Amino acid sequence: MDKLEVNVSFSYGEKQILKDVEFSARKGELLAIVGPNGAGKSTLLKCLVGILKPSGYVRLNGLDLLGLKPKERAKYISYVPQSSFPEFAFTVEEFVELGTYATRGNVEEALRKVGMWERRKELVTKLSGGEYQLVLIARALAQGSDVMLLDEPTSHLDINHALQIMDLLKSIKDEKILVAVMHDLNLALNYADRVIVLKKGQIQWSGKSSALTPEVLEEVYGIKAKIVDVEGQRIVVAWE
Ligand SMILES: Nc1ncnc2c1ncn2[C@@H]1O[C@H](COP(=O)(O)OP(=O)(O)OP(=O)(O)O)[C@@H](O)[C@H]1O
Repeated sequence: MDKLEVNVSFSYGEKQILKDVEFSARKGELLAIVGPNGAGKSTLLKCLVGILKPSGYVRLNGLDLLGLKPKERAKYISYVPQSSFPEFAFTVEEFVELGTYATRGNVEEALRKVGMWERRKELVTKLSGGEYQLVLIARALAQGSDVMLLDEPTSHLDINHALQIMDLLKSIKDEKILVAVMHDLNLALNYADRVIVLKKGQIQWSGKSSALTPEVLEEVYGIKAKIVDVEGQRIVVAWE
C-alpha cells in the first residue's frame, strides 16, 4: 500500500490543537513536518498512529486506519516517539522484539540497519540517548509496516549519526511512507522531498523542499532568514 491520506482535527478539551490538517503522503518520498514549538507536530503524529483520537480520517489506500483495533493498526503503521529514557531493563534485542509483529529475522535486519546489532545483548537502560534513539528506530523498522512516523528522529544524535539516520530513511523511502517531524531545517531541506510547515495547528505552507523560501521561514518562525547554496546543499542561515 503506497498512499496515506489524512484530514484531522483535534482538541484537548476546549483547546483546539489541530484544525483541518489535510495532506497526503506516498512511498518514494520523505515528508517532513516542521514548525515552531507547540505548533502541534507531535500531536499530529499521535493522531495518525491512533494514540489520540482525532476527528476526520487517516486512510491507507482507502483503508480507514482510525477504525482499526490498535493491534491491527500496528500492521500498517509504526511510530518512533520522541526519545525518552527507557523504563525497563530489556536487552536491545528484546526491546526490538517487543515491537508488534517483529520476527526474529526482521529484528536482526533492523538492528543491523541502525548499526546496533553488535550491541544487541546490552541493556537499553545503559545506552546513551542517541544509541537508544537508534534502537527505537530499529523497533519501528522491525514492525515491517507500510507507514512509518518519526518524531524528531535525530534530536539526540550527533551529526554523524544524524546523517546516518537520514541516509537510512532515504534508503527505505521507496518501501515505506515516511513522515518525520523535524526541527533541523537543514536536514529537512536536504533530505525531505516535501515539507509541511505547521503553525498553530494549521498547515501554513506545503510543497517541495526545494521550493521552501526564506520568506516562509521568516513568517512562521518570526526570524530573519536566508537560504544559501553550499556545493548543492541548501543551508538556512537565521538570526533574530
Ligand atoms: N496532554 C496535553 N493536554 C493539553 N494540552 C496539550 C497536551 N499535550 C500537548 N498539549 C498542547 O498542544 C500543543 C501542541 O503540542 P505539540 O507537542 O503537538 O507541539 P509540537 O509542535 O510537537 O511542539 P515541540 O516542537 O515543542 O515538540 C501545545 O500548545 C501543548 O501545550
